[in-house]
Amino acid sequence: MRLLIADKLHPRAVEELSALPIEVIYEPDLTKESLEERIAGVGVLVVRSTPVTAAALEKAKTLHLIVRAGAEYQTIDVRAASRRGIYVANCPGKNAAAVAELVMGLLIAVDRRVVDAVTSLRNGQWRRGEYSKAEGLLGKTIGIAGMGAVGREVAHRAKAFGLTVAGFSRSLTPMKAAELGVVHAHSLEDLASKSHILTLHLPITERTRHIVGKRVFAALPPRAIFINAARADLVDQAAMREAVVTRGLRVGLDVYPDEPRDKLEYASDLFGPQTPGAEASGTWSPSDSEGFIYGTPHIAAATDQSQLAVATETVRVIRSFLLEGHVPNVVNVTTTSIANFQVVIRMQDKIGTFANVLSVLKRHGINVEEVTNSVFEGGGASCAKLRVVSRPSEMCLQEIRAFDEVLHVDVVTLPNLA
Ligand SMILES: NC(=O)C1=CN([C@@H]2O[C@H](COP(=O)(O)OP(=O)(O)OC[C@H]3O[C@@H](n4cnc5c(N)ncnc54)[C@H](O)[C@@H]3O)[C@@H](O)[C@H]2O)C=CC1
Ligand SMILES: O=C(O)C(=O)COP(=O)(O)O
Repeated sequence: MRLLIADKLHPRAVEELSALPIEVIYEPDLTKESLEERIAGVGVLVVRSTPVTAAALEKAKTLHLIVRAGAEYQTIDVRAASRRGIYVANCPGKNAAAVAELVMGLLIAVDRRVVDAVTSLRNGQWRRGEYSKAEGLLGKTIGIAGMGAVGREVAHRAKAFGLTVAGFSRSLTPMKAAELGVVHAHSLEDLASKSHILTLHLPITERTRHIVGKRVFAALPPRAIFINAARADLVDQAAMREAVVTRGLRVGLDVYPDEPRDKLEYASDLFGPQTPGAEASGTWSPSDSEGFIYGTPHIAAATDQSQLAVATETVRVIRSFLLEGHVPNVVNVTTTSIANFQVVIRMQDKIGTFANVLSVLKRHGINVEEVTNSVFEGGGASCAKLRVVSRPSEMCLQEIRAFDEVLHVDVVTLPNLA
């Protein structure tokens, strides 16, 4: 089987994967388009940001597994993969600490205008008076939208800074919030109204796209700090820029709607003055009463520690798939079975017995949802458990029992767990 790594992966993981019984091809510079050309004949695919499209999956006749070496998997057409029976897995939480570290870095950088202070020193200036004007963080409230892996790491660090933490998340109940030691918010606007700092750690979904707009920015106090190291499309970009001008919003970003891929240039007016008509010169820096935007080029997850943690998890997923037939962190296998009954069949472990049983079930219109089969020591007998939607009739069971190799047949009703 062939394993294609279509993005940069920590060298230690590439080495460990090469020790597995699989041919490893490392092509870190593949793009959406070139992946389509290289995917034929591949059994396992590892990607980070390289998109995996339905068109590529059309050509992936031998593909069994896609591993996204990162937190989420929006860059993969999971539906198309599911239609072809291809497993998709990710590496949840493994880069959370790195993202939280950058969030804290952006927070302090914004509050103290660190970037402008350094730029000013680089220009040979000593503007101690100007850069002494900062608000400070102690005792303020940070609102965390999305209390998943990253949100919790941010909460942990924010508490060490003497901040009060408020949280809004899909499954965050008041009781859960109390357990985590955070103030519960029932909506994003409620969160903003409770916070001096708002940081986003939500995934991008149909429900979260542009979830942060005018109303959320209006609910924040003037001169609030807003951090987005999650996804740009969570935010109405025009509303954010307007809040910078009208409410003195101070912003720290790691993600952008138009992130360049395969290019080293990024021409953007985001980081200059936001006031319409203001002159953007190379020496412009925001005053202590003005809103502004700082940014990093999507590097939140990119520490060596985090890349190693993600790569190690990637190896674990692939090793488990190859050696145990089990896919950890799989995201596209149904967890709720529609099966209501289990047919338990003990039989002699002989060629064709199982096929005979299945042909009887087929004749009686019984769809098998799941199958497990255990072979007993010595290899003489096996026990198959077939999960089915409808109860097989007595006649169907009698036909199965009639095979000489079938030792015993039973039907049990599955517990209703709902
Ligand atoms: N800048 C970067 O390099 C990185 C960015 N990210 C981004 O950060 C996001 C968060 O990452 P993790 O914490 O690892 O993900 P996660 O899945 O652990 O946490 C996401 C949280 O958002 C909540 N949520 C989902 N939909 C919601 C909705 N409609 N309303 C309210 N809450 C909702 C979930 O319940 C969960 O608690 C990722 O989806 C990814 O987009 C993650 C890693 C690196
Ligand atoms: O894990 C994520 O979701 C990220 O945004 C990090 O992306 P990367 O693995 O650095 O291309």
